[in-house]
Amino acid sequence: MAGVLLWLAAGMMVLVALRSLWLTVQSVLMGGGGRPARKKRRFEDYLLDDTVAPGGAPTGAVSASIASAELLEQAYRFANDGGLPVLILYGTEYGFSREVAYRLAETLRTASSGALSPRVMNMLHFELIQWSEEPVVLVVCSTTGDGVVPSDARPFADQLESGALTLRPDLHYSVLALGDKGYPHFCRAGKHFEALLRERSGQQAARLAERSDIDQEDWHAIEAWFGSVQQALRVELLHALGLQPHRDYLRDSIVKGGAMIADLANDVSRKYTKDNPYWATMVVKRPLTVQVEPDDKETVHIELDLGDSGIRYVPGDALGVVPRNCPAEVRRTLAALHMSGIEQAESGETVREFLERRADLKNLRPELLFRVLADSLSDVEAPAERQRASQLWTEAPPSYLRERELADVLLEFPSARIAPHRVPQMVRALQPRFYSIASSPVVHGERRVALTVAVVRYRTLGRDRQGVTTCYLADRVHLRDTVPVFLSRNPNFRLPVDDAVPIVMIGPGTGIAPFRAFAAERRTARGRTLLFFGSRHRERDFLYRDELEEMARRGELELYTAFSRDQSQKYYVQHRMLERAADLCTLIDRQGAYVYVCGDALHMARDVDKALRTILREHAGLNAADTDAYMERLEREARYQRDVWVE
Ligand SMILES: Cc1cc2nc3c(=O)[nH]c(=O)nc-3n(C[C@H](O)[C@H](O)[C@H](O)COP(=O)(O)O)c2cc1C
Repeated sequence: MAGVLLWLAAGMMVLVALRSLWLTVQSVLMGGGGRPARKKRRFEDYLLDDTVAPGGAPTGAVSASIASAELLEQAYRFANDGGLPVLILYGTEYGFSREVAYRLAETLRTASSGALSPRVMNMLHFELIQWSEEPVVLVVCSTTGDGVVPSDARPFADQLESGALTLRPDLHYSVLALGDKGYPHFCRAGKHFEALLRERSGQQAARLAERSDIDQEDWHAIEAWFGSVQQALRVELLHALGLQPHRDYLRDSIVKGGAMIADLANDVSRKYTKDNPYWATMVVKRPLTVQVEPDDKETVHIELDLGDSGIRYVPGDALGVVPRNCPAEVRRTLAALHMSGIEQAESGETVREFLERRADLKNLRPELLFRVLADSLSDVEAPAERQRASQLWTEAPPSYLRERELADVLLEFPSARIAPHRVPQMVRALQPRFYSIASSPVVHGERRVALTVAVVRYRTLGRDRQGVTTCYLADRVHLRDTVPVFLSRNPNFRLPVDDAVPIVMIGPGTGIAPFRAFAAERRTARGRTLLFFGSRHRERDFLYRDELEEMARRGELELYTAFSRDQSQKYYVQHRMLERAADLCTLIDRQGAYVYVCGDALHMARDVDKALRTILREHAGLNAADTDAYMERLEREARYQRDVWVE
């Protein structure tokens, strides 16, 4: 008890210092996203898990595990009897938020010497929560799609938005928003949840620590937020909530989840994750484009055999591919590090293994990279290099890092001798890449999965560069080789159940991928199926031209194309849509058509959105405000669905 009190007192002092750093948090409210159907509960998500490696990063074993009675037992042990309950709610699309939530729980549990009882839960199961029993809620939530909450988090957001949930009036909360600055709506879901928690709790509610918006997997910033939460909790614990023993009602609810074991054991698609991928065999690889000029697009069609994995997908889902770095680039990096590769990195693997599998060699961490470099340079032997590293540490121009990979930076500091265990500190973690699935299990076979891959090649600083995953798939994986993959469900992107409902698909470039699958499934649909496709040149990069034209000839598809560079004036899909404005308006406004957009988020999706609004204004006689409300309603009714990404 004395230890706990000492810990509380120390925390109070730090909080005073921390408070002065708090900034005013802007409340950002999101527009409504599509409302997916409720997903089936997964047993693994009931686990208050304790499979986090002590003191280290979570192992990822949870998602990989099939639920068992043994794991269920472990779950109950996770919470400490009598500790102050802390509910860590995560909202995830690809699993990172869950990883962070587990690490947070572990940090709070070990650091609080039993005074806190952290429990981790997927937002999907929010109905199990008795809000009056939860004084502290920590939300860890990523943003997905074009700035929307993850699909599992949608039902919880719906309840909060509608005001149907009443939180404790004295709720203590904080939000960690995970995202990526490359997207236009950075961390929008986390911001939204923070605004909702504030609105739905009472006057006495308090934010424990300022929300932190995380750019990619920046563990440095994540752990700084953990620290702030930890410090704040100590004081709040003492003042607001006391140390009375709390009964953990959640354990009782979770015991009832035991019935789900059999259910989950059958859901093998969930068994494969980025940490435990399935090795699918490449069975088809063929070009979809012809390169006439050097900057012409290069796109390949790939088919993978899912073998006996049991993975079952539906059109609209995506496939995660876990890439490997290019061996030549790994060799170049090792040479620049003056290492052979057999040295031990911090992560318990050799430096070569780390560089091949886990390092994003293009995505450096400036805040640590230049610090490591400065520490590895002597003031006496290399004063100029050391000074330059220190200077970049304080202020690295964004263009400096955009143009350089790790080896390029290292080569500018030839005198640096970096300790092997510090290599992982310089780069961000290599992430899987997600590809919309371009096949239909019904038409192309349920073990086959097709991808449409735009191969990325470019030049910076006089060197040819390669996109990590696209060149891995296009150049280094050959027929009959295996590729590590996992399924990423996308319930926000689904065909209407009733095939009499017309659909309008807008998918230029590789945005065509899910629509190849949709069109295949709709061959015999009763409703109209329209596809707007665009690319630069009809003769060079009209993806899947033969099969699309054939479907159009057979009357299975209405195909509208726009080739931007085949004439002097730029001409895109949105122009083609405006030409068919009256028809599109009738389809959407009178016949209940579903509209789908897939592809580039920054330009295309924005311009298509504008075109849709113009069409509705001009042909349905709506004013600007009515048009906004109309579009929001379309989204809410899942009649306007987008699967977009930043290229
Ligand atoms: C398809 C896709 C769309 C995304 N959209 C956004 C976005 O709109 N805003 C944002 O800040 N981050 C966006 N991200 C980045 C994710 O939020 C980020 O990678 C996060 O760490 C993922 O966490 P999770 O694995 O828990 O879902 C997107 C990522 C993907 C793959």
